[in-house]
Amino acid sequence: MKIALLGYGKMGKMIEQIASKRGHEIVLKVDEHTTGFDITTAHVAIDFSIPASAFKNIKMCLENNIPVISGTTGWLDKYKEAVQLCEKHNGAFIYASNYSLGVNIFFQLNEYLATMMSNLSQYNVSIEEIHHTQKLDAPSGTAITLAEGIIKNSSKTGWKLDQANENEIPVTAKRIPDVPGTHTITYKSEVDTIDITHTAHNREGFALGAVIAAEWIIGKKGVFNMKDVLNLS
Ligand SMILES: NC(=O)C1=CN([C@@H]2O[C@H](COP(=O)(O)OP(=O)(O)OC[C@H]3O[C@@H](n4cnc5c(N)ncnc54)[C@H](OP(=O)(O)O)[C@@H]3O)[C@@H](O)[C@H]2O)C=CC1
Ligand SMILES: O=C(O)C1=N[C@H](C(=O)O)C[C@H](O)C1
Repeated sequence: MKIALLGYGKMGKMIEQIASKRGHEIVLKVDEHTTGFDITTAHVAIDFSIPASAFKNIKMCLENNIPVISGTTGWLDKYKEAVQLCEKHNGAFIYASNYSLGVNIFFQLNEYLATMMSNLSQYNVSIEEIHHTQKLDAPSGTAITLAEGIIKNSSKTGWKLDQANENEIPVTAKRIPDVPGTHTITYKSEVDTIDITHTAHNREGFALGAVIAAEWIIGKKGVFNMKDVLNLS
């Protein structure tokens, strides 16, 4: 499979390694300064770039009929527009805030726990995410997906960074050098605390998931997510 990497930073380089080991060819490496490239030389594009360029990259792929896997976070105000573009061009598109198998299991666990806790008003829920200091967006895309999973299964109506109202989930974002990504959901009462944590030890899990998603999407049409790719119910 011929892959275009849109974004050739920490994730782009990790994806290159994993894709090459799986027998794929990287035909394009695009960073901020790349111009005059032809996206149609690729069978699939994988976008791990920056919030300001993700939508533009996705649009370019869909307009050129190239399936696109996006892992870039912090651009979701344009997600609906991306879905409409995909439908208009009969294309194929996946966005996931986190491509790792472990986090996708953690997403399911989070929803299950939220359902169990939904009538226990003595517990207050909160989310904490910790990432490396180069991260541009806060909170992380993964923390937002976790918050959405709780909102779907509880009486919470939204989330807020730091100071939340009674009906909202407070989300804390910490930045510490070299941390690949740690997410904790906490339910705290007067008498005890329940925590669930996912800790990424490196970026391999994210990259492997993105390559698996790219392999999976070939020949498909539509807007999908990692639940579809991993066949999680
Ligand atoms: N969904 C998931 O599983 C994961 C998502 N992420 C997300 O992926 C994104 C990238 O992360 P990471 O690799 O760590 O970040 P880096 O900062 O290491 O890399 C970003 C890359 O994007 C490039 N870039 C900047 N502008 C453009 C543009 N217009 N078109 C194409 N590329 C561009 C940068 O180029 P230059 O160096 O020239 O500036 C750089 O190569 C982030 O949004 C992060 O949150 C990260 C890990 C997992
Ligand atoms: O920027 C990162 O590094 C990461 N970003 C994603 C996010 O915002 O959730 C996924 C992972 O946690 C690493």
